[in-house]
Amino acid sequence: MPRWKVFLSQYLRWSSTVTQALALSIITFCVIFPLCCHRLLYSYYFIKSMYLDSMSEVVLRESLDRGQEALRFWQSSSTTASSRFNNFTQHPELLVTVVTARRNEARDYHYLLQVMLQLSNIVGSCGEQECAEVLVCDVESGPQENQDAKLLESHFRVVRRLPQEQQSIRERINTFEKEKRDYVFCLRRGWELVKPKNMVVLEDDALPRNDFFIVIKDLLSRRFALHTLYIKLYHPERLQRYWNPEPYRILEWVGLGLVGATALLLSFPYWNPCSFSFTLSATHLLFFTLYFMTAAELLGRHYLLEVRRISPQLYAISPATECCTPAMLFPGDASFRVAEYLDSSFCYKGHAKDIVLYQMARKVPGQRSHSVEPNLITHIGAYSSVRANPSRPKLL
Ligand SMILES: CC(=O)N[C@H]1[C@@H](OP(=O)(O)OP(=O)(O)OC[C@H]2O[C@@H](n3ccc(=O)[nH]c3=O)[C@H](O)[C@@H]2O)O[C@H](CO)[C@H](O)[C@@H]1O
Repeated sequence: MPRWKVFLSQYLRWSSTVTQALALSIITFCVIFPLCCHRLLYSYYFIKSMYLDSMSEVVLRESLDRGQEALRFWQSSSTTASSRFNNFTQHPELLVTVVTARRNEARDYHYLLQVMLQLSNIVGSCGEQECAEVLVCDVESGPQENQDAKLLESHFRVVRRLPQEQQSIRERINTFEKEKRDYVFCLRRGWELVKPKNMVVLEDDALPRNDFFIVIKDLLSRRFALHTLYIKLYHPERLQRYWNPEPYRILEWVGLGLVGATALLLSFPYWNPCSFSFTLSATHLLFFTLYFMTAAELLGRHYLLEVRRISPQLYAISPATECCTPAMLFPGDASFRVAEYLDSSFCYKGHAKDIVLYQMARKVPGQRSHSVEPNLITHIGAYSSVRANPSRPKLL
């Protein structure tokens, strides 16, 4: 065959493949995905201007209803019915310490009562024995009482600082240092009270999911937990994207693309829809790898992570991410050591306890820190108790 014919036929074949790849990409990413994903909060296709306000209002209303329901429950439940949480055993397998402060702006939402109601509902999910002992650590005292913690006193063990101690802290330090000191106080009190084999510390706006204890039990049975300073049980959904600077996520992303592309090409080695002729080749593998990677990112990694909820064994462990400490698991005596480390640092705006903890775990030799995905709690605290809040907080 003359050379120009060979060139032309190759060019036509190549250009038709390019055109088809382009058509497939346009149909997927410009037609199908926008239609299917425009209401998904953590997708790139989410139309903020249309849905964010109404969705935020719905979530606030639901939280308010749950808070009122929890208030009614704790007000009406008899003391004896739930006093089982008051009798502590020494050296329990797990102690859950809930750190709580007064929340003036979100008073009606009763975050703490919501969290304690959920904990009391799921603490029996481990079989014959209860999954954990539960302790409330109220960091307020004196005239400015935390009414929700007061209401729980007859149901749970509640620990507090001495009023004079609280007053002197409030006068001398910034909010973030106070928040850290309160956390250290709660870590230490929990440890001193029962010397638990493992400890979970929840902030009072961290609502555990139904499989919370089952997954924690599974995590603690894995070898890595023995050498871990802390395991983060929550990371904000908006920061779960692949396009965030976490090296392991890039690996996961490329891996997902490669697996998707290989599976597709192996399933249809001579796939021929619409005169599309695919043979297993490096170009096709590359194209479909990028195609699946783009699809995963645009859809939202958060939604892919949700599939892992099928079984506790499928929850992924990765190196700890920086932000936030609403739910932390401290295996063994790590809670005691973390209290020591935190105590030796100073917090301020932009350098709160979560950042300190993250940096600390990287500096101390032999200490590792991990995150579990997907999240084991829902963060219900739309109003912060340490930062300024807008009048109606938004989901994003
Ligand atoms: C979801 C999320 O991103 N939460 C993080 C964000 O909290 P937020 O800004 O959401 O603050 P928040 O109101 O959830 O308070 C965090 C915790 O501190 C407690 N508290 C508050 C005031 C006080 O004087 N003493 C005290 O102990 C409070 O009870 C709660 O357990 O930033 C904090 C650091 O600043 C932590 O990293 C939180 O994990």
